Amino acid sequence: MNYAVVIPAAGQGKRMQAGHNKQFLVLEERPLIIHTASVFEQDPWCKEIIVVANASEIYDMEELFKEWGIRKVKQVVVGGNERQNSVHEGLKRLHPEHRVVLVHDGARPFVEQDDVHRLVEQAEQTGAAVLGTKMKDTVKRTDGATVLETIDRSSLWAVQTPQAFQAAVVIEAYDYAAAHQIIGTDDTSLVEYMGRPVKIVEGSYDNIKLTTPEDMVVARAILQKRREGRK
Ligand SMILES: Nc1ccn([C@@H]2O[C@H](COP(=O)(O)OP(=O)(O)OP(=O)(O)O)[C@@H](O)[C@H]2O)c(=O)n1
Ligand SMILES: C[C@](O)(CO)[C@H](O)COP(=O)(O)O
Repeated sequence: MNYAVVIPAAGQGKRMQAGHNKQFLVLEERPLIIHTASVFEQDPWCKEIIVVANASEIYDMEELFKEWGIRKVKQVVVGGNERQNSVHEGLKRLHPEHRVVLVHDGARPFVEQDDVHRLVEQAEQTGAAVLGTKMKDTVKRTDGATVLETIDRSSLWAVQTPQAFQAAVVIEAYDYAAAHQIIGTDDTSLVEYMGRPVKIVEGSYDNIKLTTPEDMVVARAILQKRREGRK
């Protein structure tokens, strides 16, 4: 079971308020992007890592990968204005030998190999799959001031990345979305738009996306928990 992974890391990190791309924020002496890329460097199923970066950060990213021994990064490509554009640029560089491809946010350093493998096996069988967790909070639709509707959360999941695909499925979906100006906030939504099935695979609540400053506090707690060998 082999796959390639596209890691979009070409954002600005505005919500993190760090004044620079959060991918370079240091967590326990390692930059965030290195934490994330290391997961795939250490996974024998992963055959290639394609990182998508801001044009001005390509050199710095490449230097980091050399410094930290991330040898599976074969290409660091220039991203676009939106996450979807960046992912598409990465997919365009995918070698046709890869039958399965994952898309994984550079901002999610805590995904675990067992979950990745369960996701890959599902995607290889059914075409598309995404990691997620069941909602813990009640979800309400509002107009920004007043609640309009409380949504039954029994069928709601918070989906994460990696999102995994048979390569042809996700490339078709991204090409179609680009041709028809369809914008999604994740990758499987574009596959859903094509009417194809997407399987949900239960992951971990630890697989957070580092987005706002509070997430760095949680991230340090997760690292400490892992250092102490606690699940
Ligand atoms: N044009 C973009 C926007 C986002 N991303 C990447 O997509 C992932 C998820 O995006 P998000 O967490 O929103 O990161 P940012 O866009 O950097 O954050 P913000 O919206 O706060 O600026 C991140 O790894 C980010 O680097 C990207 O490659 N290209
Ligand atoms: C792809 C994603 O991580 C799934 O939860 C999320 O949609 C990314 O959102 P962002 O605003 O681009 O970080």
